[in-house]
Amino acid sequence: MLSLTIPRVALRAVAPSRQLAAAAGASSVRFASTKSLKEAVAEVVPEKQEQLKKLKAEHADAPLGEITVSHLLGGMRGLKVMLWEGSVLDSESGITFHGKSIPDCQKVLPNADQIGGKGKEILPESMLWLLLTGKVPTPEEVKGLSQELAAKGKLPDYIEKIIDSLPKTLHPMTQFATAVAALNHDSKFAQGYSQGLKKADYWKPTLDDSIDLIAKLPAIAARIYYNVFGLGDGKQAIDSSKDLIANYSEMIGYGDNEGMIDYLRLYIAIHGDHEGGNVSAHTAHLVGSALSDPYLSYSAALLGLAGPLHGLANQEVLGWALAMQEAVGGGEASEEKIKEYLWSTLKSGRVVPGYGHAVLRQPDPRFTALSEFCKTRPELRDSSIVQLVQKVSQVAPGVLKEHGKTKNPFPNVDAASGCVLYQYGLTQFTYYTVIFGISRALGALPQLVMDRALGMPIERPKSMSMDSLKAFIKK
Ligand SMILES: CC(=O)SCCNC(=O)CCNC(=O)[C@H](O)C(C)(C)COP(=O)(O)OP(=O)(O)OC[C@H]1O[C@@H](n2cnc3c(N)ncnc32)[C@H](O)[C@@H]1OP(=O)(O)O
Ligand SMILES: O=C([O-])CC(=O)C(=O)O
Repeated sequence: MLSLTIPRVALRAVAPSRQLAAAAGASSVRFASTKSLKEAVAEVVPEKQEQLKKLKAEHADAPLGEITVSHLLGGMRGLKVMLWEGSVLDSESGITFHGKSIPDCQKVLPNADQIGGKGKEILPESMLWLLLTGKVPTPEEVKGLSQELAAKGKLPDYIEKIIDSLPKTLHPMTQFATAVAALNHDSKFAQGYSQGLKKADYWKPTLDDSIDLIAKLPAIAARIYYNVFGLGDGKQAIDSSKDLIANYSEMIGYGDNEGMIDYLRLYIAIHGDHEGGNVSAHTAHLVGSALSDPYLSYSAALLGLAGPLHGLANQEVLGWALAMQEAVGGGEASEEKIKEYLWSTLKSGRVVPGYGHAVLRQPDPRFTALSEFCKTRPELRDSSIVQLVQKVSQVAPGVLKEHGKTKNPFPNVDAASGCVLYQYGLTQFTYYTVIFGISRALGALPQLVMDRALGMPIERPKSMSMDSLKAFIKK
């Protein structure tokens, strides 16, 4: 059990008994956290195991659809072939995290104001708790988790040396994946496995490794930022009174920028999970199914995230939007000029980055949430690049519909995420996907814990050659 000190200002949203304690006169109040994350997960695991047992016993043979040759040739779109507990993506309404939409999460998940910091957006710690347990944490539980992450956030010397030895010209995502993989040097899961750990206990060191990795991602990302761009102070110091992203912001030189800190919290919370089939999450699950430890599994996920059709699209969008700004002007650009620019991209055979989606058929609610954030801050409302990105989001769907190829002509999350970073002065857009990479761990690693708790098998679908397909169809 953790013991916390939370300033009085943070007590608005906590339980009445705690408000009473504050009213009793102390300028700060100490109370025990109701639960640690590990305790909360331990409560959920038997419930999930029971649910799986029932599912197998009652519905093992229920059909989930038909598989056709177009599924095999079309990237398996729409096939229901993975178990994923944290979130479900609906093609019309978008993502829900354990049944909660982004606006629901913004209402119920604790923010920095509620744990003694400053900020109104969802804390990534709160999202992590929800994704791992399916429960909304109390502010005290989030504060306890924040402190646990701060305590585990410092990098070992050997990781710092590995990062420092990489060429500055190596893409930040390659550096990120390298450092994350190398942390498996200290994996509790790998060590436990080699010492004969029982299968029923696999999830426990998987959870330990996952928390340790999530705690260290900001410092790895900040060290890469410092080495490649010379920004931040290069120390990656951690203040245990601050939340994960307040510390990360400090490390990359934004410690006194309230707008940027809260934007990063929202960004990292809502990019955390997008059900299981996307390239990064699926990769973590697949690699993890071979019982590779969380560091190796997540390193592989980062390499998938680094592809331009997936996470790297946020880097692509910004480069593309800046070139458009130069050609047609910023927020004042006419609709006609924007249309012409979109057509020139399409006619050159390129995709419009930030548009389209493998599942979504409506604007991405994450795009909407980030756009709403922009409306709340004058520095973003008045930004030429933010205004241009918003204008493009109104014009592009019509052009893409007329072009007639993409099944979804609407903006996805990557359309909006980079322009805000740019406006806040983080102009090094080859770094943008690294920030996405801090986030995706919040969803991919909880599923790995669940995979181990549920004893999920090694993933091994059947592949077919064209000849064997032909023979199979003939039969
Ligand atoms: C966090 C994320 O990962 S969100 C996605 C980020 N990626 C991007 O923004 C990159 C741009 N978008 C795309 O390339 C695609 O829309 C993807 C990769 C996201 C989804 O791909 P798919 O599911 O195959 O899309 P869809 O079924 O609509 O594709 C049909 C055709 O439309 C094209 N198309 C899809 N999106 C676009 C686009 N934004 N611009 C131009 N053409 C497009 C496809 O390239 C494909 O063309 P083809 O038949 O010549 O191969
Ligand atoms: O769901 C997908 O395929 C891509 C995506 O938006 C994500 O992973 O966040």
